[in-house]
Amino acid sequence: MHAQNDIPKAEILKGATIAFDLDGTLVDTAPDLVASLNLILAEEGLPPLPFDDVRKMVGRGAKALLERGFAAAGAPLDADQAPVLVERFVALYLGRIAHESAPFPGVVDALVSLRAAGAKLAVCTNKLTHLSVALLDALDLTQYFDAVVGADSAPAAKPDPRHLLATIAAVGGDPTRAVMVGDSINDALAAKAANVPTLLVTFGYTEAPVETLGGDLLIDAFSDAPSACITLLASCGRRNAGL
Ligand SMILES: O=C(O)COP(=O)(O)O
Ligand SMILES: [Mg+2]
Repeated sequence: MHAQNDIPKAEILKGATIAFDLDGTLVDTAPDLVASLNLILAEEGLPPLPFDDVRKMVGRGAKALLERGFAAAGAPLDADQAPVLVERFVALYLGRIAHESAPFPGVVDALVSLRAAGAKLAVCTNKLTHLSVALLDALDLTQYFDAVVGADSAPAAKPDPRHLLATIAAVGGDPTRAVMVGDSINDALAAKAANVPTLLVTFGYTEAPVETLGGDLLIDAFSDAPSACITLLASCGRRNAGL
């Protein structure tokens, strides 16, 4: 289902929690992630990977990206190497965290309007928290969020629902009045298991087609996010009322 234009009232946003995924949803981070992965592959004497292949591998955190990247480069990581290489990757990535990364079009306006309507905004990402904060700071986005909960700050990472529930709790929110905005299967699964409606962007990072991920609503542009959140909050209100 795509977002409709016949929007219920915006008051429903007051006090609601909107939890956003970061990579591929708020910020187009693929250029710096791919560059960092290719730098570490070069350090290890391996060939670079094509941009489009790596872009789809983002969404389960740094360790998973390295595991998938090294496997694709023909040199699967062994358990002993992984911690050192993850640490090196994180250092390389931090050094170029926002060289080419930028918010997707319409993100800032959408965050401003959601906040103005009284929503609590949070970031729920499989990125490490310190990388997430560094990225948001570099792009001047930190000011819009009441909490940033990376994978290392949650009891378990997405697709585990505890990541999303911990994020909602971090802003003093109510899971029955919340929306998860994401781009990948991890976001959709975490939200479904937490019984929170899922809004998926169609321009993010996913291996399977976004239409197959089980999102409750899809948007092609971030400018549609506020109205889509209103629609989803209204539908969870009806669901909670047993209608
Ligand atoms: O894979 C990552 O680093 C992050 O992912 P997310 O912000 O899409 O959860
Ligand atoms: Mg993502």
